[in-house]
Amino acid sequence: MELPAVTNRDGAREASAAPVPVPVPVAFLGPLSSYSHQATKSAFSGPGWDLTPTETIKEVFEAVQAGAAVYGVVPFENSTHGTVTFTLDGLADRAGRCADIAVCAEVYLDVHHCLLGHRRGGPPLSPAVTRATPLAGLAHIRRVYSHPQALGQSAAFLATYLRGVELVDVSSTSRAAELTAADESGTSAAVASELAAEAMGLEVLARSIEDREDNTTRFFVLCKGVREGSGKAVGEGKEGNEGGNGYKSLVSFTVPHRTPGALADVLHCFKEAGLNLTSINSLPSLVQPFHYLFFVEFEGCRFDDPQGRVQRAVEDVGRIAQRWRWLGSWRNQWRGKGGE
Ligand SMILES: O=C(O)C(=O)C[C@]1(C(=O)O)C=C[C@@H](O)C=C1
Repeated sequence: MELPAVTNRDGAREASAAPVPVPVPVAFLGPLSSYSHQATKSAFSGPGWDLTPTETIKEVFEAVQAGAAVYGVVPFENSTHGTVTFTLDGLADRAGRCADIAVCAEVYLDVHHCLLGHRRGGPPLSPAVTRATPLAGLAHIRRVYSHPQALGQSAAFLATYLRGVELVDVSSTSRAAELTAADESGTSAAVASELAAEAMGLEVLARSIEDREDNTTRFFVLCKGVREGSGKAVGEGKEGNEGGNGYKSLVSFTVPHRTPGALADVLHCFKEAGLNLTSINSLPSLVQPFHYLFFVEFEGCRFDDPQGRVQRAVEDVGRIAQRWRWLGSWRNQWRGKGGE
């Protein structure tokens, strides 16, 4: 993972001859052993990083904006269940509290969920009708905790083996494991990782319960106030830009609601500049009901743009959109089958 070089020496002791480097704070959705924690460890390995859990995705944005963390890691989208709306909400910044946040890197993580809990008598159910079958009886389970994304990614297993059981949304999968461990009745379960089972002392009641084997979550690394240069710092001196495909960029914008073709006109700016789009999302703008804020991600880098294609596209977007915001350029890390 290539990240802007940051060395924080603010805390160097006055008495020492050489400054003592202080670990760089990195915020992520906790508690420990969440998938966000795993993604953070893969991007920020080795010494020099102070990995700090938060209770919510919103707090990751706030920590980076306030300077309490230099980087923040947030889940952006899952290959099975789609966009993580809490993160889109942070990027939309409709309350105007995180105006300096930009994306400076991405991380992909293979996500394989387990059902965690306590074993109690009874053989596992049969026959096998989903990809995964329980390793133990589940008749005693009354409640399943998890992050809504993880519940959505495991929908077939839950509908088959835990039909009618209460599904409770919580802030993360590791929080779900914590709540399950705290329930002394032993009738709660969590959809979480095997790492969380080890961390919380829970048993694995079923493995690989995600609907699809290729279940993958993409995380964004957030930084503050380095939008002009973040893309350059991230990619500098490394492999080439591969005609722009080596990078991705993100912008958000609103268009005049009553102008026919206004959204198509903005999208046309990217086509005209020869920039391939990689994702489109929208959220209510919260300016007026049923007006939208759009997010467009495309292949290209604002800071390594020898043919000026990105520059041309964003200038054109600026002319057509009501308002727009640059949200960063970063190196493309997707290594999917056949590059697709
Ligand atoms: O709950 C966690 O463990 C998280 O890190 C959040 C999250 C998400 O929001 O998508 C991350 C990866 C998985 O897709 C499921 C949950």
